[in-house]
Amino acid sequence: MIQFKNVSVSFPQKNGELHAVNDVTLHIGKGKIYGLVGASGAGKSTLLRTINFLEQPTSGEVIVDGEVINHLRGESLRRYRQNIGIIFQHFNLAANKTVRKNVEFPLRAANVPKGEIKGRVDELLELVGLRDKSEEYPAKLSGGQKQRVGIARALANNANILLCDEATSALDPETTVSILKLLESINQKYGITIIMITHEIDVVKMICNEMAVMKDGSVVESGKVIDIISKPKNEFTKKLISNSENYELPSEIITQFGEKNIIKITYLGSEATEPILSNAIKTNNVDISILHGKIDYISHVPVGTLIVSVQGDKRDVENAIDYIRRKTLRVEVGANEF
Ligand SMILES: Nc1ncnc2c1ncn2[C@@H]1O[C@H](COP(=O)(O)OP(=O)(O)OP(=O)(O)O)[C@@H](O)[C@H]1O
Repeated sequence: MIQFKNVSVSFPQKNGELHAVNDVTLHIGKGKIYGLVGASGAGKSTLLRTINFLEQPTSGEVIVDGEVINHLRGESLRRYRQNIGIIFQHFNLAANKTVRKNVEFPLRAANVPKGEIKGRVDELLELVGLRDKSEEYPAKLSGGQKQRVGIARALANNANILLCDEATSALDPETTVSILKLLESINQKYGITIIMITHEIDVVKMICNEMAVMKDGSVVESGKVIDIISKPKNEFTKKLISNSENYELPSEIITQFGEKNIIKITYLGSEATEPILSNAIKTNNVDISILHGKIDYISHVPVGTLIVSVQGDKRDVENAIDYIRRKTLRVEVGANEF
């Protein structure tokens, strides 16, 4: 378990201090895949780096498996850091070393006996699907393969926490999915806690169980991914999510149906069996036209989005929308709102 207790990190500036992380309190359970999202400069990397002590909290405590790590120094800090792997957006591989030598590096640094190194590297390369690339140099590898080397290297010393700093941001969508699947399988196989910084909400939807949203150094919302994505409470979170979805309807459609008559419905897949729309039509004397629909999988749970127009007398439309709101996760009214 990783606990941040009132953690702040400030950097001295010419005229005062920059509060990169501001009084953050969070719990990240063992074995979770945890997403940290937010705009650029929100403090995500700085917070992440307090876990492996690359950044020192100005105040507050970081507690990992019951141990306050703020005070670790020398040998105990070195040993603690071996439990934590990190992967980066641009992979940070040594260009003049083969794949095997890159993965060997942390094992040598940890004084693993020579006789054990080859077997361990082979095992790691097998895990990430790169057994046949061991003698290649990074320049010959694709982005996805480079990140696989990064993952093997990060896990070399049996890390039980893996920090991922925008690890898929430099990859195309297909490669992103393959790296996320690899991370998920590693999480399930070894129970490693994974913390992912990302600006891509889709990444969080795909593999994270829990998430925190950061803004200006503070956590504005945290909890289960399914709860936050389907029903965000904070205005900034709402904006972040709606920016990641593209529901812009053609202007002629908005004019035809009327901006305020167009609503976005978010519902759990399990609610799809109820005849909600047909009941709303029957009991309120309205017409409903479907303008857009899709199913997303959030932490493997199907969540539907429907954009519909509700037509009828003002009062009937309001009643129909109220009925749909009671029966689904969330209703947003007005095409310009989503
Ligand atoms: N070593 C440092 N010295 C001074 N300022 C820093 C340092 N590291 C980070 N900052 C500042 O702290 C703030 C938070 O940076 P941080 O990198 O943690 O944000 P982020 O959310 O990870 O953003 P990004 O996604 O752009 O990396 C930024 O204003 C950044 O310029």
